[in-house]
Amino acid sequence: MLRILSTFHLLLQVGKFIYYYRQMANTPKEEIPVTDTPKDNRLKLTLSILSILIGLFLFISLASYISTWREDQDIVQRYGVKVFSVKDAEVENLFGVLGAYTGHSLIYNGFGIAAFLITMFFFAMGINLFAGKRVFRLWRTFKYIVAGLLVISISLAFFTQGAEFSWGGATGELIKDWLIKWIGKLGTMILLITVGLFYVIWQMNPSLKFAAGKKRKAANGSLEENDTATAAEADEAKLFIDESLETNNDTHKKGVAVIMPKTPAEDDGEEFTLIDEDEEEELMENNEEEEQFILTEEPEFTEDIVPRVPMTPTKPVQAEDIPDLELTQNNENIPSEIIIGKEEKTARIEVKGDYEPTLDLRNYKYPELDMLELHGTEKVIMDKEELEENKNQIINTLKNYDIQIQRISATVGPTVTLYEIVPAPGVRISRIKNLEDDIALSLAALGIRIIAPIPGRGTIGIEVPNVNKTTVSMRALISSEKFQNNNFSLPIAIGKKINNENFIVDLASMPHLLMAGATGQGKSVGINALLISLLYKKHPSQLKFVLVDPKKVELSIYRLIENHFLAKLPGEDEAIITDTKKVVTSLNALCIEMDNRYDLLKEAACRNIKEYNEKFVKRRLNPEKGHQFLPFIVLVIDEFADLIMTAGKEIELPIARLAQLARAVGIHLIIATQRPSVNIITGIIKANFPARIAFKVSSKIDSRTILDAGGAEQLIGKGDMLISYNGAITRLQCAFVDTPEVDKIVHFIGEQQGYPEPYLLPEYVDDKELAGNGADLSDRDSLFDEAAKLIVANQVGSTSLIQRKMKLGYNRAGRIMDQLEMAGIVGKSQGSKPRDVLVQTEAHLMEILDGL
Ligand SMILES: Nc1ncnc2c1ncn2[C@@H]1O[C@H](COP(=O)(O)OP(=O)(O)OP(=O)(O)O)[C@@H](O)[C@H]1O
Repeated sequence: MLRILSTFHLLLQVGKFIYYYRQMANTPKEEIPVTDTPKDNRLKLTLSILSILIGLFLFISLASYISTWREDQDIVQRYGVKVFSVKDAEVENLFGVLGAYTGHSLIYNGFGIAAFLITMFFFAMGINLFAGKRVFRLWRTFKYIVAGLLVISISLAFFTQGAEFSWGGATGELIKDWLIKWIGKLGTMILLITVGLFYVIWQMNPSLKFAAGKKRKAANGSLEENDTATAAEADEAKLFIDESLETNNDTHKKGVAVIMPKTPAEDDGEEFTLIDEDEEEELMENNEEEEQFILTEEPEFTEDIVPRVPMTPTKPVQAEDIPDLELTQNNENIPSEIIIGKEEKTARIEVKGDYEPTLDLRNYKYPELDMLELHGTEKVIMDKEELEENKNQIINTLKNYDIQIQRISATVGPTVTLYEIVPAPGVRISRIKNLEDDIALSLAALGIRIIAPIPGRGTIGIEVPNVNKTTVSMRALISSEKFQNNNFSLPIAIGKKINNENFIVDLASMPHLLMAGATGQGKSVGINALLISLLYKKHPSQLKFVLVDPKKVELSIYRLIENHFLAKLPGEDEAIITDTKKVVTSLNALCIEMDNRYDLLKEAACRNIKEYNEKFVKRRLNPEKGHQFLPFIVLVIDEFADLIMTAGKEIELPIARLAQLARAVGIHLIIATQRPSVNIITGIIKANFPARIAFKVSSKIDSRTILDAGGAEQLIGKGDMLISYNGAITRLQCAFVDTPEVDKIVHFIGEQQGYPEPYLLPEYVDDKELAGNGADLSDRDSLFDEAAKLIVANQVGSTSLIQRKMKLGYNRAGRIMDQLEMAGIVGKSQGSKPRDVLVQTEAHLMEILDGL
């Protein structure tokens, strides 16, 4: 027993030491004057070396004791502590009497072989001190060592009964004897095996705990590359936080009231109590900000929770007062205070910060990069022989025509190589230009284009197609820095230039795009590339497409996202428009939408959609007055020629109107055609589409029609294109996105929660249809009653109110207003001022309506 007591005394001292060490570490650090710093480091270094030396000493003493115990045990046992002063006490231990005494105390009197665990503690402490940070967790190490000492010593004592050497030490043997006495040999064996199994299970299945820890780390925003959490876990965790923060970020900044009682489920805190003391300690030390996540047992990562913010209680609200938050296209039902938490009747969060349009579909996930594929190698293949051959051909051909050159250089692009030549002084540029066909002949290659001169470079360019062409994958463009980190309103990744630079522009500043190209040259792929770029960057609340597809098959794939990204006419089943008559109606509806948006902008005193939306987001525009967040609208027409042939002016006029005016209100047009002839791309259309793309066309005339320059007839197809933008014509290789990729992306979006229906365009009724219907009360408009209620409720007799609120065209709204006047609900027209409303109450109105 004495043997054991002395060992425990030693352990107690070690425990005490750790306690004081921890106390010291946790006390707030005093500012150390700069001049004192070296002294401080010296102390740490000395202590660390000391600790490691103690560890080494213990290890060697114990190891030595294992082989010398027969000789030394007797001596140490005979003299006890006095062994240090006895003259003829000769021992074999490598560390002499001290080593023998230590080995004997820790192994024989202590824990047997398990005593080696004690050395680990000193090594851990030494390493921590040396590194100046916590490489090992001391408290945890200490706990493991104590547990290990007991379990291992008892087990060894049990399983090595009768051995000469004391494998389990005095402690192991004593406890083993007690156990055998209390629960018998079999019971002891089962107990020890169970403890061993328990340890193995505990070590093998710590995943829950780790996951929680990692989530916390990742969620804290420090998604460093070397973080042990996998990207997926980090994403998941970030999402959790994003979801919880999105409603509260602004609140946080502004210190607005947040009341969040715990739900019963939260009280369980199952997932979140898994963090153990050590992790907590580590988190606290590593990152002060994390305190807000770990100092609480509330579930930090559930969707509803909020980070701790200064709290001021809001006025208590009855459960019935909390309205259901419906998903709607227009944000009119969202008051300036958003109320969340209809299910948990007592819980509510009030957000008085900025309006956030994306909250309509708060769980919407953008498509992932993995949904796109890399088509072949992204590296441009440069064939030196080919380059050399072409260079010599060009020089020789020019020589044949007596044209000398000073210098020639080459830039290898994905599909073509640009040879730039600097002619000798005195050579006329037009001579080279005229030799285009001859050079093409001598190079025996299709698709030679001569740019004489290259604007701004003072050289002449000869583009020669590569023998081995590289496909430009959409994935490469989407993952590029420029695409990911731009602040364009409508970023579109079109393709790569000859110098392999990515061509990524803002559709909003183009502001419309005309595309032409003979069949099979890459137009459909081009349209998909544009649509996919926008889908990768925009939230459904920020963008709507009006898709016109007379061929019926090209854009039908996008019908899956109609409740997310498409707009349609009221009362229509299909959002994608394939019928010419409906195209006319849709274009006119878009014109009405444009006019309505202009009215809104005028009222808000904003010059464009950006300013307007900024104002709306800042809650400076009242939704009660018809204001709403305006998504961008992109009209895509896949085959324009077909429409013009069948509907002519009826199509051309609204298109021209939209092209002229719609830019400021966020409506942009992408129009594609196979036949770029002058009767299709008329002067009026061309004048309003400054940005134009030409894929390979069949004649120079077509090229001129679309680009005002030749060259598109020389292209080589498969996405090789010329874009005329900002006054310059650039040759690009269009990004390639295959149908299965588009399919994957639209499925991914389509499977997510969307709006209840597509975005509704205003109703358009053809004037001709209205012509027969005068302001006759016996033939009232079907929306007459609704309009009357609207006017009476608002007490404003304005046609534009009917237009906006009921999404009607000007003509129809005007006609309803005339009928309201005849019914005595509003007064006479007063020019630009609203009419007087003659009915004050709804009850009065109902009487009038009943009498009609
Ligand atoms: N950017 C590109 N990179 C590589 N190959 C392309 C590219 N664009 C198109 N192609 C190839 O050309 C083929 C035809 O393209 P696409 O279907 O886009 O032509 P199109 O002009 O729309 O034809 P149509 O007018 O008949 O629909 C594609 O199937 C593809 O193999």
